[in-house]
Amino acid sequence: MTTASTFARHPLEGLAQFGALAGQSLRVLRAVLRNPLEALPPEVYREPILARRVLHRNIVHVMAPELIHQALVTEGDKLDKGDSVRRPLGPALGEGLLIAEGADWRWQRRALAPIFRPAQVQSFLPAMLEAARRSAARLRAVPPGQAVAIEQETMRATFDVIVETMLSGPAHIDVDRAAADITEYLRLTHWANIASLLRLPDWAPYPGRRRGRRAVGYLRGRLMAQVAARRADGAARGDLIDLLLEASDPETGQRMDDTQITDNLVTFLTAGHETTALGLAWTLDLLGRHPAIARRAVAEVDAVTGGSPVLPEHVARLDYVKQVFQEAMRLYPPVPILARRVAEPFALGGTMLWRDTALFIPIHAVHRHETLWEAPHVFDPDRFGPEQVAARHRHAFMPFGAGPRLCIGGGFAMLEAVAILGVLLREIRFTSAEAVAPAPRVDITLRPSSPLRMTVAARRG
Ligand code: HEM
Repeated sequence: MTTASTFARHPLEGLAQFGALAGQSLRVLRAVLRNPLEALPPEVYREPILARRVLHRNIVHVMAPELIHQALVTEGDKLDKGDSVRRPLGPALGEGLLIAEGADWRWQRRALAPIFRPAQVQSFLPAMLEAARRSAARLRAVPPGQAVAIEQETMRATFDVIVETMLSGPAHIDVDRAAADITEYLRLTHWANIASLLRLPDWAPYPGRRRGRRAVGYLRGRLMAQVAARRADGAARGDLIDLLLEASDPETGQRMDDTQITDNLVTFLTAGHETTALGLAWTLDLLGRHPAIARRAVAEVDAVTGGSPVLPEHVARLDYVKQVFQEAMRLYPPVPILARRVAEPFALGGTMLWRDTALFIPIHAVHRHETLWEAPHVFDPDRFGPEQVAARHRHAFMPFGAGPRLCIGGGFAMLEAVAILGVLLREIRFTSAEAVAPAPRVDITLRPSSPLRMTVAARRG
């Protein structure tokens, strides 16, 4: 692999170059507004690293797994999340785990780790299966022939799971309203991305800024009320709220106030349900389009359960179902682009990354990279057989990120997804109602540009 390009020289070196760069910058801005996936240059699907200058800003895309390792793991402490994460997500997630930096991030991560230990995650499995059964019951109630937007159903199911497991019980949140608000909020983040690319000052107004804040007001308000109620009743339940109430900064001994706790609850609710729901929706759509693979997955569920309902002990044996979900996340990674800012300069693959360079890992491109995958656009769950996985660089497939900021909920998400798929495939037959799969678009997460409509029929009760 060779380096595709190094940074262009200063744009004022020649008028022609300036014009070309201005044209390129405008194209990038328009694409970012329409769909950031379209703003990715085509070279990211075949080159190891790509360095460009857009709007007087150094921008680097890193695709080669060994360079990703160097950037996110070896030199990880020279990067921070920077403006391109804080600006779009800050108004919703405040100073929660996904956004916090440095010592503030470290103690929060340590404090929250216990709830994601394997044994703890395994204890959530019955609640995950129950939520899956409720989802199957809703789908069985759909009149024959009527198509459903499957991503709406998977959003309900995963929201149900996160509320049951992290908040230990109903939070009196109107799920449909919260999900619609989150969708609206994420849609408006394109303007924040532009503000970040243009390096507008924090106070500068831009379209959607106030509407975005309003969109998450309902969810934040409900969660704030939940925290206040828990402080007042004082009874411990061992859930995420308890962990957040008990957490204290080891250096200062300071505890989180209600706003910081709410920041984290919104973080876990949104990061924890939306991503898994989208992964599941794309999986069901792909299965609807690949009947032979769907039959093999259903046959595995039937063989493992022996025809009984899916029980907790069955889930770890659904190997092929797990491979199907992994392959769907390869083609449609729920978090398709990671963003970082270079805080301290370092060299990467022959390219010098100066302070303030915007660094992107386009996971979507890594997962469909010409040099990493054979027939990269083909849906083939056998790629995730044990031997194939062992033969690949671990960052060739990285839906949960890499390095210290690796998704804290990766194990939770995998267990939940396989449990939900196991139940749904056992109980429901899915058929795609659209001849062609809708194109994916990026609103922070990778969503279908139009609903993933499917018809559903009961397989068994
Ligand atoms: C298929 C489902 C999921 C996918 C694809 C996913 C993906 C990711 C990725 C790529 C990151 C790293 C972001 C970065 O480096 O900038 C991340 C971080 C995070 N995820 Fe997930 N995630 C999923 C499910 C979950 C679940 C179930 C939870 C919680 C219950 C969760 C909570 C978080 C949190 C809190 C962070 C920030 C971690 C930190 O910075 O220390 N995610 N996720």
